[in-house]
Amino acid sequence: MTTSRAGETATRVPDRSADRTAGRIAELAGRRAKAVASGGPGRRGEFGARERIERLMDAGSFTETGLFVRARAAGDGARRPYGDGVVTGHGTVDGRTVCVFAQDSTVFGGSMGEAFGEKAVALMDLALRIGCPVVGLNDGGGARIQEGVASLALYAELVRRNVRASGVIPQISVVLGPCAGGAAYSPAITDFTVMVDGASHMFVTGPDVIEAVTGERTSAEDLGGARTSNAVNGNAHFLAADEQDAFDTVRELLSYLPANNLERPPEYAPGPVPDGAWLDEVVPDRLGQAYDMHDVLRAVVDDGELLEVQELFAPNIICALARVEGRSVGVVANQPLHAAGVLDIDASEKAARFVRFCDAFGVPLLTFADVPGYLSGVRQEQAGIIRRGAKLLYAYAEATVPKVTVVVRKAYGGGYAVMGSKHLGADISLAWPTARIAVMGAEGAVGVLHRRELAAAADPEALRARLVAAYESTHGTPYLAAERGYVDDVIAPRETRAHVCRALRTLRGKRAPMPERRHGNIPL
Ligand SMILES: CC(=O)SCCNC(=O)CCNC(=O)[C@H](O)C(C)(C)COP(=O)(O)OP(=O)(O)OC[C@H]1O[C@@H](n2cnc3c(N)ncnc32)[C@H](O)[C@@H]1OP(=O)(O)O
Repeated sequence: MTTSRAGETATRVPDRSADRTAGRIAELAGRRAKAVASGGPGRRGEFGARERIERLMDAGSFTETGLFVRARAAGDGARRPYGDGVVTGHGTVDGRTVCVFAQDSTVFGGSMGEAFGEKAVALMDLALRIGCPVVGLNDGGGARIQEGVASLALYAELVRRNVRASGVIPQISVVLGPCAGGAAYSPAITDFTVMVDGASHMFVTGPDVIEAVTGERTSAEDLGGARTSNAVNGNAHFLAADEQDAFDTVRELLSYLPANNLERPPEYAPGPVPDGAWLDEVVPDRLGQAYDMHDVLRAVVDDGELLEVQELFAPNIICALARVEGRSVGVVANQPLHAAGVLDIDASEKAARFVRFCDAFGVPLLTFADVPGYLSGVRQEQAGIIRRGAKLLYAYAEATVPKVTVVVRKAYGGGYAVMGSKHLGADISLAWPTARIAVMGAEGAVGVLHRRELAAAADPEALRARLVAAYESTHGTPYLAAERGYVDDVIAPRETRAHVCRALRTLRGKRAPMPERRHGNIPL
């Protein structure tokens, strides 16, 4: 039954022939159903590409782009499924716009053909134009072999977009299956990579190729599984228990981040502030005794919540996103529980990248120092601790976001300078009375300064004990640094949150223009 413009009612059977309106609308429905069907459940029983997106985004918010894109005809009988193996589009996460692509492992193994690549590139361009984060769900065989150089070209185009977007919009990669060869380099350039325990693999060449080339035998899991990538080589930043956990991690991560480098992260109302009185008892009386820096951090940030980045890699330094008075901060802290919180190559590189991320996206830096210095040793020197450790110095010195530092205990040698010191541009530096800001610890200093006296002493141990005590009372305190204004205040540990809140509030309007240049030359 239809109503004509004139108002008379008539019964009409729609003419569904292909060249009539009703026929064309019916054809659309058929084509759409066929296109959507190409993204069914995953091959290994995991979620399909579209279901993954639905689970990541706010319910019902996803709008697909390029649903009808197909490979250009490549001769009779060529397989040209709609979508070409990747689902792209935009939607919202917690009400904020996010662009997303999901490789569909049921189509050519999720490998990237020309049309696939063009869709991914177009999505990146869209995200850059509107200034929103991009999340890539990776599960594919890399370059599509039968499409040859066209596929390789699109990989390079995609990486070029990743680089253009770096520091402009947050880029997050989720690896849900294989991610090999050239395909692994796009996630490597993005800001964060999430992998699923037991399901994800990242490597340049797989176990079979390695065995053929070098004779080494290994498994995909040992080579580039989620645990290897999180704990051993640091390629990944988050280890998820399963796919849903990976999506939840991405949603949580996004809650700390701005949509782009010109916006501020969203703000949240914090819960009630706990009494931090017990912080006065955190630092043990014995200098060599460890404590868990997490306890300190949880007493300072809102609701005691930390989203730790690269938690399993270089645990001697903690990098975490958190909030103070509802606003995002990037926390960097030495962890005395692991290797006494020493700065080695891995810790320096981990923290340097995190500091640069925070700086790029306007997230203030909150540093907690308890560091015996850079790690000494032949292996570290030969592996390049000078060049690679310098990255952290560079990152802190380069960062123009508000920088607040709390020296908790040791701040020795280069460790003092690098861990957010005023000399590298900290805006506000605080120290606990337990801080020891010196060139080195008492034992080492006494050994160097009093070698001859100790050798000649009738009771060298008694003399050593006296000299160590004398050194501790002068150099093993925060007060020499405070006298010079290198720390702004020495505070009771229980008052740390109050001081940090005030400092970050004060620094909210900070401006620190850098000299014009094409870009700096960080040691790589
Ligand atoms: C720049 C670069 O990216 S270089 C890297 C090039 N890519 C590679 O070397 C990876 C090649 N592929 C593989 O090693 C494996 O297919 C894996 C590890 C990705 C997946 O292994 P499995 O889960 O066992 O899946 P399987 O090997 O059966 O592949 C599934 C389907 O995807 C296809 N496929 C997988 N990778 C590709 C590819 N790169 N190009 C075209 N088709 C591919 C397979 O031919 C197979 O198709 P079929 O179902 O029609 O037979």
